[in-house]
Amino acid sequence: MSLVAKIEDIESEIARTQINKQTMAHLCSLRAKLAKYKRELVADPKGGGGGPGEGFDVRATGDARVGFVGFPSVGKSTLLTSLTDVASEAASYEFTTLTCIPGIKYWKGAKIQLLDLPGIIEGARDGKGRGRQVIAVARTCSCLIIVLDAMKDIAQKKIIERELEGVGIRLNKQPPDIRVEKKVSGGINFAATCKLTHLDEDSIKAPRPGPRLTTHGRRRLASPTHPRHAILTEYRIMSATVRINCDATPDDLIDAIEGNRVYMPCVYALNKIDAITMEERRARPAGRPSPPSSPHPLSARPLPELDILDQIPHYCPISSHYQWNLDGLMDMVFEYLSMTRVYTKPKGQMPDYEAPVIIRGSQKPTVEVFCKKIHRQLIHDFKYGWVWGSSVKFNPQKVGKAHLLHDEDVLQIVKKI
Ligand SMILES: Nc1nc2c(ncn2[C@@H]2O[C@H](COP(=O)(O)OP(=O)(O)OP(=O)(O)O)[C@@H](O)[C@H]2O)c(=O)[nH]1
Ligand SMILES: [K+]
Ligand SMILES: [Mg+2]
Repeated sequence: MSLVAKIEDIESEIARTQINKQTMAHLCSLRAKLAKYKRELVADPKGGGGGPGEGFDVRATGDARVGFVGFPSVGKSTLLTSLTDVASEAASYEFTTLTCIPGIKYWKGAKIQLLDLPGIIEGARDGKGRGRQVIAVARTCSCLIIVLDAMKDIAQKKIIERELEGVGIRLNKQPPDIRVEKKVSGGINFAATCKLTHLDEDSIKAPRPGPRLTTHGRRRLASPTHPRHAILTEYRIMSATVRINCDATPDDLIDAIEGNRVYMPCVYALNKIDAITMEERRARPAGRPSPPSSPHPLSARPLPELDILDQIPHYCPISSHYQWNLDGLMDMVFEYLSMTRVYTKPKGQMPDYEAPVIIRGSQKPTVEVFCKKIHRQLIHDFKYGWVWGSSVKFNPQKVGKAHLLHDEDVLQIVKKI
């Protein structure tokens, strides 16, 4: 049986199985199996897993890397051409773009690498189209723009998300606060610091059949109400310290065990918004069935289920063709990238406002992090710093290496002599 078939089998079994206390452990073990098969599928060298491959090994430059992912002909290449001075071929037929096309966008002092990619379709992760290569590049990005066609069914969003999820990409999600430390012996030492509503202990580790003997002196079999199915058992983890510090789902625990997940922010660019006019929005009677999707991109048709578009979180309506709201899109990407810009000020000179040092991460960076970003030696030479900006009460204020910097602070480093 092929991996794809096995995955389909398990997926359909999960879909068939009712969720209740009795089936929870079994469902968890199915989920763990599913994750293992998916990992094997991605790693399969015959499928072209591994590296990105020819035409896709674009060198990363700049402060952040943003990839365009979406169905064919949603307007990814038009978007790249509109945002940068790179002309990426756009046409009305599908799979116009066949490789990874990089462009550079300077935004609010940051140098952002934008990557136009071929369209992906359902089954991309199993090697359909150039899906594997696209996904391999997507994994290397700091943020994704999922481009959606406003004229098409919103189901496209779910399909793209499933393809990315299936290869361990987690969108707009924080890594679950779970620690799994494997050990050679000692059994499972499990503790949760908060109430778990999606997992119970039996779903995490199968109860030990134990060396308990029946009255006849024979070893008792594992009780049928406690099948030896649980996530850790499925991974053959017999000894480990497991600490769960969040209300984790079975998939969160599996993610923590698999450990190769990438967590990245994602903006949904709802493109071709020009093709929907306000008149049509108003004219469309409620509950009217969706018209078939338009074959011609510039022809205006009412959008199926337009009302749900406003409910999509993280979305940004644009027209890459007419360059509508592209600034709004870049602002959103910039915000999602969580960048802190620090302007450096050499002694006796004006700060360099043209080229801030960019530090990425949702936590505010310390002066120490800043120093390490500049040069390995700098932190050893560091005496103190002067800071101007919102992170200090007085301008300037003398700070130590533990001081937390804010976006757009000015920093002058004073070195030991
Ligand atoms: N109405 C409208 N049409 C657009 C817009 N952006 C792109 N198009 C059209 O949509 C078609 C596909 O655009 P592309 O930029 O080639 O789309 P793509 O996503 O790069 O397509 P592939 O590379 O094939 O995956 C072209 O005919 C574009 O002119 C837009 O904002 N509005
Ligand atoms: K196209
Ligand atoms: Mg294209």
